Amino acid sequence: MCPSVPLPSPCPPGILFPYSSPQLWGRAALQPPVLLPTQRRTFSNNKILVELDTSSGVATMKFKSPPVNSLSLDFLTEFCISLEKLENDRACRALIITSAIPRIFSSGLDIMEMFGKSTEHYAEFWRAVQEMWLRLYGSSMVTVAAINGSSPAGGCLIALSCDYRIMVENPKYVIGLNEAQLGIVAPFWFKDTFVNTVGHRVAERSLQLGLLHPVTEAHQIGLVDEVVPEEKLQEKAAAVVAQWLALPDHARQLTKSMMRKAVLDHMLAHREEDIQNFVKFISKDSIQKSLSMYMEMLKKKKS
Ligand SMILES: CCCCCCCC/C=C\C/C=C/C(=O)SCCNC(=O)CCNC(=O)[C@H](O)C(C)(C)COP(=O)(O)OP(=O)(O)OC[C@H]1O[C@@H](n2cnc3c(N)ncnc32)[C@H](O)[C@@H]1OP(=O)(O)O
Repeated sequence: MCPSVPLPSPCPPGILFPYSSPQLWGRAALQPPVLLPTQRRTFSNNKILVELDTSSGVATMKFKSPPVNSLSLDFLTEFCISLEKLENDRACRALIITSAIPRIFSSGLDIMEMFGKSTEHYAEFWRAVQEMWLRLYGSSMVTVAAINGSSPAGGCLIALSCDYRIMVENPKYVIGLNEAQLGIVAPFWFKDTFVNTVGHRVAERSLQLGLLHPVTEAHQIGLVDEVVPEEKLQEKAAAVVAQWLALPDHARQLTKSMMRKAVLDHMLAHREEDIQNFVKFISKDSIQKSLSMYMEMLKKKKS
């Protein structure tokens, strides 16, 4: 339990002293003083690398699934497991999400998971997409997306689900919910997450046209909060996290929950219906044809 008696000041080196400074408020503060022999914990699978700095309480998650960090069922499963581990780790208060793949943050949902598969597979895949969003949008950690590459559709959803978005300034990078360009529709909870970030009018136009916004434009419409040169990205993300962690966790978490609750509750209340809608929609011949044409277009672009 936390000591209620005054403790020596300054604290002995290597001792994490609860309530000694605002930086230690929150999850870490609930633990007794501990010695800190190792300050870094790492875990990894073949899609994602996570490094937790236990002295600051900040984890960095790197997507490393070549060629484009597409969100396959395997990727989503590993992502959810990693999120759960961090959420349950009282030493972790914040998460920075970034990519280890040059030029791409994430290419969005893996189109091959939505093409030519069984209805059972579509249902399982969609449940995993929902689960990822529920965990990230509903996370009690401070979450920052350090977007170091293009981020269409599901990739954009990941960024939107964080508390803050910093994108690398590069005229080649784009971000947005471009589902309409694929002949599909952004589900209501993608749309709600987008509206909560950029407002109704901007979201309506962007969604109907399936726009992928260049970085400067994304900044102008509030889709990203800051734009920085590549070499400043990690430093900026760390500074933003420090600013957010300077507040007591319970106040920040309750505020976050208040702001996001309606959208999360709406999805939870309609989760099964949403899966059925997805399966019905994606199984249509016309939609399968659109996806097939889109994949063809991607391949042609290369040659
Ligand atoms: C009535 C209402 C009912 C509601 C129903 C709701 C339905 C909603 C359904 C789904 C929502 C969908 C969300 C999504 O996220 S869909 C995915 C959208 N993503 C994209 O449009 C991105 C497409 N990719 C690109 O634009 C580019 O690949 C790039 C910019 C990401 C990278 O470009 P580049 O570096 O030039 O690489 P390549 O284009 O050459 O790609 C390499 C390799 O990877 C393949 N690939 C790319 N993206 C994907 C992907 N998302 N899924 C699967 N595969 C992908 C690409 O085809 C290349 O493959 P290769 O030729 O075999 O090498």
